[in-house]
Amino acid sequence: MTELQPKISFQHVSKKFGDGLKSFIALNDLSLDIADGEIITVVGPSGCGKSTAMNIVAGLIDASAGQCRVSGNSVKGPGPDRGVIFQQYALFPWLTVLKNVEFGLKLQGMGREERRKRALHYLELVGLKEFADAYPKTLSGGMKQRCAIARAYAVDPSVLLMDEPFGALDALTRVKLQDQLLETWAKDKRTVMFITHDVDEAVYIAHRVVVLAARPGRLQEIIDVDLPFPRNEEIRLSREFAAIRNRVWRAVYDQ
Ligand SMILES: Nc1ncnc2c1ncn2[C@@H]1O[C@H](COP(=O)(O)OP(=O)(O)OP(=O)(O)O)[C@@H](O)[C@H]1O
Repeated sequence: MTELQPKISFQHVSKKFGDGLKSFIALNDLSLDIADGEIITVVGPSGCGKSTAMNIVAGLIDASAGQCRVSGNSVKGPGPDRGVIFQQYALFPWLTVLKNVEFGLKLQGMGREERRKRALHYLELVGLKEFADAYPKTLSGGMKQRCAIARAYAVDPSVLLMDEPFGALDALTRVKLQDQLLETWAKDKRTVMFITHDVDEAVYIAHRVVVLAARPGRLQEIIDVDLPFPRNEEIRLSREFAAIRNRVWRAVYDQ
């Protein structure tokens, strides 16, 4: 039987910052395969290399050793196949919501009409169509993050890399955006790598939770989230959910 090619593959990936006595191993020998269409959440104590691992997939930094592949190709730098969403919304304050979403499409050379249509489609998807002409400073934190998500979706990446995207938001907005992410995923089945400090969030949205350990950053455990999709409040409050959450909690905090 032929094995399916993973969408994202870390093969013995290490990252060292600095040289000599001042060098620091942020990530040590990480091997991990993420399947096409899989949602992986990454948790672990501060400094365990979560962002480092994601930045390597994003092509924002190079691995010091080992290899990271996306769709079978060795990562050489950023590319439109990978959409990155950070905790800080990183919107251009001088552009309207619509123009922010259109920005990446313009870079790709897409014509005016088409990019407007596409941007409006994704703004509708995240419930921001009515705010197309608003400027970021007039939006709430949740709305800004929805705009950043629409902007990432609009360029149609096959991989979404999300680094604590909902970390700065209140609990209710957070839960709503988790549901929205899952609703969108149900339609397009993109591969998602999602970093969070929130164990409930990690379990709720994931197929598997990857737990990293610190000093040096390394793989601690991978926990399957054997809960059905679509996920909902009933699942969130279930005994099965609590059992998985407790397992993840222990893997993170018993290190
Ligand atoms: N550019 C850099 N130069 C030197 N050290 C770095 C650099 N980037 C990250 N590090 C160090 O590497 C380690 C891993 O950092 P990383 O940001 O990946 O951790 P993290 O798990 O995402 O942490 P947090 O949960 O606090 O965001 C940390 O100790 C950090 O200080």
